[in-house]
Amino acid sequence: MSATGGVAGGGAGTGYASIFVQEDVSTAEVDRLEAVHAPLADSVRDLVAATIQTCVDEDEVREVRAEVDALVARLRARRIDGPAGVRYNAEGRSWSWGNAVVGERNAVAPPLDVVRDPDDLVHAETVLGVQYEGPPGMVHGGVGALLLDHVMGVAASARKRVTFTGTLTMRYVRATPLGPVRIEARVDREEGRKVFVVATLADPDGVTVEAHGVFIVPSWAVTDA
Ligand SMILES: CCCCCCCCCC(=O)SCCNC(=O)CCNC(=O)[C@H](O)C(C)(C)COP(=O)(O)OP(=O)(O)OC[C@H]1O[C@@H](n2cnc3c(N)ncnc32)[C@H](O)[C@@H]1OP(=O)(O)O
Repeated sequence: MSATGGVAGGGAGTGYASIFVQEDVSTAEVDRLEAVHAPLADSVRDLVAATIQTCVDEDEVREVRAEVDALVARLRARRIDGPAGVRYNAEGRSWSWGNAVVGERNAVAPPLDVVRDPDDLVHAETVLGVQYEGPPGMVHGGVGALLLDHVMGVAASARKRVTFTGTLTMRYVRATPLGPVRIEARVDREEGRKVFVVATLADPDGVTVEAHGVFIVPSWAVTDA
């Protein structure tokens, strides 16, 4: 989802009305805050991986847990109530710090840096670590779908329109090893409010997942009707 489509909120009954929020804050300030918070998310990512892989003794585990709990309490001393949502400013900068795929403040997100090429191919590269395991040593199928969904959504949301995933189809050609992956997506065709997107997830040896998706411009976001 994007708040960059000139749609300040979903219509009544969409459940999105309070998610797209305009903030009176400069892009420079958003960038500055992001530079402070993103490294924290990086460190928490390391913590997640370390939690999976650690072989320290049990007492050490208990002590570390107490320290982590204390850090959580410090961070919660002042916080927003609920999800981070999608925010945007008057300069057209949007940010979704809690997003599960690209959220700069979300340690669950890899995070993905999604790039739109001049020819409208959208791509992203990342390295999937031990926290994304499904089959032994392999990327969880749902994680692959998660990353594909987002990159396909960006492809569908060209020209700043809002689209939502309608239907996604995945063909898992072969297992994806943990490690570097590349996602590519492009719009195949459009029919009315339906945007058909094709995409791939690949490891360094080639494509591991092929995806087809139907992304819909929701009726409430149609502004030129
Ligand atoms: C730049 C930043 C980009 C960020 C990218 C973010 C990527 C992440 C994307 C997501 O995760 S979005 C979250 C997951 N998706 C949802 O929560 C969507 C939930 N469903 C809805 O909100 C609505 O059902 C939906 C917007 C998909 C459709 O509602 P509408 O009322 O606008 O559709 P309508 O019923 O009028 O149908 C319009 C056309 O779409 C078709 N359609 C509707 N739902 C569909 C569906 N689910 N799958 C395929 N086609 C669908 C429908 O048949 C029809 O086709 P025709 O024009 O040919 O008659």
